[in-house]
Amino acid sequence: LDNSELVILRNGRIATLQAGAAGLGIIEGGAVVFARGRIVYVGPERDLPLGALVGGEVVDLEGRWVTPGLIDCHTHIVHGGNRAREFEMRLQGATYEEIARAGGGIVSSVKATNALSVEALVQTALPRLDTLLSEGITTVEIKSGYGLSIEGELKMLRAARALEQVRPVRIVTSWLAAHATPVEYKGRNGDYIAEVVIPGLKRAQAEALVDAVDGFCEGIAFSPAEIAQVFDVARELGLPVKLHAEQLSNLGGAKLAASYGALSADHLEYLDEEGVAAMAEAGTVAVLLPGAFYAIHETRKPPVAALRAAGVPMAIATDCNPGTSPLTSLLLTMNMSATLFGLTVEECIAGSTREAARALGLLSETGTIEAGKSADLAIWDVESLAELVYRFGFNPLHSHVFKGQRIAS
Ligand SMILES: O=C(O)CC[C@@H]1NC(=O)NC1=O
Ligand SMILES: [Fe+3]
Repeated sequence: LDNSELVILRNGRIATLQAGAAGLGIIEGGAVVFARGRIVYVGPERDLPLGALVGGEVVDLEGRWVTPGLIDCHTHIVHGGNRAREFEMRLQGATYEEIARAGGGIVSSVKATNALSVEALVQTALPRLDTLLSEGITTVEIKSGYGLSIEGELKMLRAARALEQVRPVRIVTSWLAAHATPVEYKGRNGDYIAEVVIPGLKRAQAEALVDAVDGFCEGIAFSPAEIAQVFDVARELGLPVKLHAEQLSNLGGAKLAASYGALSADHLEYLDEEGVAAMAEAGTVAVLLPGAFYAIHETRKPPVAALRAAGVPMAIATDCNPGTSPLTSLLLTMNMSATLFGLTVEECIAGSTREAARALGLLSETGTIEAGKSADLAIWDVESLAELVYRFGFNPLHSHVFKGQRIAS
């Protein structure tokens, strides 16, 4: 390593989010040193052998706060069209389920998505991705789920992979063909799973398009038994799983996910004690999605106190999708997680960094500020980190770093 490759960020207040450290693992008067995209040192500046770093580029943070780069671990940002019309229907009293059963909902986004090419899907996703990245996000998970055919689902994941080539971001993809049953398979979930979901997943794996397998376990979507068929194949392929579970009812989806050692179970408004215990036992992360809770006028809140007491890791995410959460701000998601779900400031910050990395199986790579990990950092113009959660509709990002690449705001 040549010193000229070193970047030394000094005079900062570093929230390392290191597991095991008290609170946010804060280092006052701290420094972060990185080279070739990897963190080589984080700690008190006074412990830095500055003499040994001569030749490196020194950057004075002027006392600013530094967190790990933010992570949005649950999005559907690749999709065509929008569902503003359904938004108006919900304002007039229609429920999400009524709209779905009447042929709207996910199925209506399918038509708009399948009408677009990979390149058009990339172009329509970019404004949403750029808005997320403007808040210091360095990793985004993107699901399929609006193609509902083998080619349509593969096309969505190709678009997701293409986004990583045109922006400074790590993209993780999830196969969500088990999101809804397309009209041509109405009433034939089993056939859809056998003829589209599973063969498509094998194609996605063969083309290195998929990192994890997801599903929508709900009365208007797929039963635990149907999800299990998909998860069995994910296990054969060596792919981790995650699940939209207990969003509108309790089918035992979280318990099923935990039985497969799922990375995460997401939504969880209707999660019960049995599901909490199963997740705690399996180490499955609870991903809380306040945007969907808010947008569909849900009233039942996820059992945060029970999750906290059981030691279930909690992440938060935008769930950015055209139907239930057209939300493109992880900072607003933090505020909603605190105000609507009762998370603490520390839980909101951990939930959009360390725990979000855990929900993606990426904790060895990012999500905390530690030597050896990717140099993914967010630098903030705030007096205290509580301001990241307290404000809403305000973005105090000063600049951020992705794999050692420094990006001005
Ligand atoms: O309505 C949509 O377009 C997706 C909704 C989204 N998907 C899911 O499984 N739950 C949700 O809230
Ligand atoms: Fe979702």
